[in-house]
Amino acid sequence: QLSSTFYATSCPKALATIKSGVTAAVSSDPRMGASLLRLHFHDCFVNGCDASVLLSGNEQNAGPNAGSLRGFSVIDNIKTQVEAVCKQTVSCADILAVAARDSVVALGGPSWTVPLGRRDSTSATGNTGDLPAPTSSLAQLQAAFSKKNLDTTDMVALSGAHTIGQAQCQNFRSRIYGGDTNINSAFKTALQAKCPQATGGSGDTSLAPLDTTTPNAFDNKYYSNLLSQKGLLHSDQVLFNNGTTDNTVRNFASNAAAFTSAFTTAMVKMGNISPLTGTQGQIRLSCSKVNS
Ligand code: HEM
Ligand SMILES: [Ca+2]
Ligand SMILES: [Ca+2]
Repeated sequence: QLSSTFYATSCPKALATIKSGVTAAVSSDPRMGASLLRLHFHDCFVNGCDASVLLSGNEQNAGPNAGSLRGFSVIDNIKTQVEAVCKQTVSCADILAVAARDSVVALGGPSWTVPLGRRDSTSATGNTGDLPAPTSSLAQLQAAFSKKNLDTTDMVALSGAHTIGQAQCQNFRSRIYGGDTNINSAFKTALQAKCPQATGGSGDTSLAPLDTTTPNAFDNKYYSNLLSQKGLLHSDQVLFNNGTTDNTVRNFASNAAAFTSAFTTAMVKMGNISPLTGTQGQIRLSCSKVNS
């Protein structure tokens, strides 16, 4: 059972220390806000929110993560600052959950209270196969989230995280070269100019914003883009493709408060996926390695 006041007496400066680290990192690189939010998602979906994703090697080298996750050094630096105010008290899993919230706030999005008290895993044995793929169908997305006890509304709301950040060509190439017909043609042509059809070259890692309208602002434009068939990933556009989630997308596109409410609720649910609590796991001294 997590609690928002978990560090109130043991480390009253924890939250302010994390916030100042995130604010500094995002002001020098706005994309870092997106990268930190994604790290928390990739942590929680693999073995629960236990900071397994922060351990060097292991999960970090697996398919959906390799060459794609960013922000490890930002978390390591924040951990060093938190250790300086409270020795071995605040877990890396909690730092990541709070950093995800502070990232959203730093980019103009909503705030919410983060339940705390997660502990850190002592090994990274998680199955990165639980992470959804950019080629996923709507049914596959629903199944991947349902496996984590997140319903379809949670899934559509959490996908709204793609209102910020970037994706590599290799993750949207098939969508822009014939794979999909539900794509705006001018949008497709513009993407083809930066993402070559041929695989294996340096173009594989060319970046495009997940939200073509406001890539560095946490807002509901992600959903308006879907209404005009400008979702970047196949897995984005399946949320608005004459299916059961169309009405939720329309609602989030037209009603920012509805999106905010659903997103913050779903973030708390995601942050509750199988945490280690009590005497389970450990409080790591350094987020990138287990204690020796
Ligand atoms: C619905 C299923 C999802 C799929 C298939 C998916 C897939 C992806 C892919 C392929 C990328 C680009 C990675 C790259 O090219 O290096 C990406 C980026 C990103 N994802 Fe997702 N994602 C999903 C859900 C989520 C959720 C639930 C969150 C957070 C709550 C999230 C947050 C992000 C962010 C912020 C980025 C940009 C990261 C950056 O710029 O560093 N995604 N996602
Ligand atoms: Ca994990
Ligand atoms: Ca946006």
